[in-house]
Amino acid sequence: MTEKPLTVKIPIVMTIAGSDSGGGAGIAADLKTFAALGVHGTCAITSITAQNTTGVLEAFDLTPAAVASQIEAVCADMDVKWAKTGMLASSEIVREVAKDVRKHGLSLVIDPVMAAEAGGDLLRKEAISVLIEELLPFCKVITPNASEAGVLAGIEVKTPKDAKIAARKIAGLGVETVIVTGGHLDATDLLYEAVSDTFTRIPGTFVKGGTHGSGCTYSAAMTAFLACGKSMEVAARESKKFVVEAILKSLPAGRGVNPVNPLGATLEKKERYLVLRNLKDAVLLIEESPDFSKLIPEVGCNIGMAIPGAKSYEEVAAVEGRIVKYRIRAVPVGCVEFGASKHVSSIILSALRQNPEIRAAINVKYSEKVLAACREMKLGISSFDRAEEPENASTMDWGTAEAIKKYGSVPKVIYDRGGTGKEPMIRLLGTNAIEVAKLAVELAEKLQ
Ligand SMILES: Cc1ncc(COP(=O)(O)OP(=O)(O)O)c(N)n1
Ligand SMILES: Cc1nc(C(=O)O)sc1CCOP(=O)(O)O
Repeated sequence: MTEKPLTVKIPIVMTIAGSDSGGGAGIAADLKTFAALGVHGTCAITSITAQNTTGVLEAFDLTPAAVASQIEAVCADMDVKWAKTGMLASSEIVREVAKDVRKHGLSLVIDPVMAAEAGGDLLRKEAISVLIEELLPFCKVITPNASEAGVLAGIEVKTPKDAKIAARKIAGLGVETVIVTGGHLDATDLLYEAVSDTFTRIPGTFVKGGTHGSGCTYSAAMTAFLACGKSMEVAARESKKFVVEAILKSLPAGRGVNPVNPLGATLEKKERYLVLRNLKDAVLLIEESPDFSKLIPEVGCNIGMAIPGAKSYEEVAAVEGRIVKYRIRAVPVGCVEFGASKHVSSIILSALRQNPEIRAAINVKYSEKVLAACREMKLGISSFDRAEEPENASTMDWGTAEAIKKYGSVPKVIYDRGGTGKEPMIRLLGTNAIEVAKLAVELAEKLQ
């Protein structure tokens, strides 16, 4: 008998929303968020907007039948429990969605999208009352910003106190949980749960970055976390964290408001993993070389590699405690870890500013013999002189930039002849750690 393999069931969720041709908001933001949070995202498109970072130019609404058909196709085949709505465009579409949500027993998160931040109506005025009367009573969670909360509650929302009043009023329309997002007030979200009549403040800080699609991303994250079984409060806290990351990683895509990047943090984790793997293999090459230990300076050696676009030493991985000489072998003291290097990471960050392809470096012992071997290998060589270092400069940062300036681009080798109490040093630079480790091992073999 063949047994069916055991598979982990991942939640299937749906977004019922508009398409943004600029890829920043609507279903584009929702599906990216679902993917980043590990749920399977499906969609029913309500309207196709001709939109970019400067605003909505035109919108082509689908017929209610076209929206219903998409929802039916997905729900007839897949086990969708949680769904969210975004741009619903018209009274007819709101009515159809209310019918379909009931028919398929969907737990619903409503993002009451009314207009795009950069300009353009996304819900006709007359549809607001239909949304309130026909869809809100079937909704578990609603995530208005201050101005949307004001429209739904029929009051002006200018202060956190107004937000509280509005949240209670919206809950009175039949909604179980209201989250007034604080992006336009004080960066604190207000979570109101009608069943217990409790308010929970979810604090945050204003962060720098593009916000186009932030409302969509937040409500999609809520949908994904709730579908994964998180409690309302945990889902609200995690969604806030997620949207802040997406804003911080927003992309300079156009001339207007930059779109958030819901996959930014996931892609950074992938890059960090690739760097650690590359670096581990590079360290292994060094450990296994019978010759490398001849190249270890008095202060020890380190090898580092940065993630693409790194700006701080925490984005550069290296060996904790450096690589030292033990008898005739090169031995890493600790594991490879981000933030483990001060000197080599400064060299990499300085080089990377001139050429983003250069992401790795290793420091090796200086001697005329080693330098001659570098010349024999026809490596591009440049240097700096510590005596010329300006006051208050960081030596590695300044020295690397100086050597690059002299050479006209990033050379493979940067050396300095040391200074008072400073050991002279040679650094090898390259695109990745394996490349520089191979270069270093070849250099060590040449010294035979
Ligand atoms: C198609 C579409 N749906 C929704 C929005 C609104 O997106 P939101 O996340 O509220 O953020 P802004 O775009 O208003 O910054 C949209 N623009 N397009
Ligand atoms: C002490 C020292 N100076 C170097 C130079 O290139 O001048 S490399 C080095 C050792 C590596 O240090 P870390 O672990 O901080 O990267």
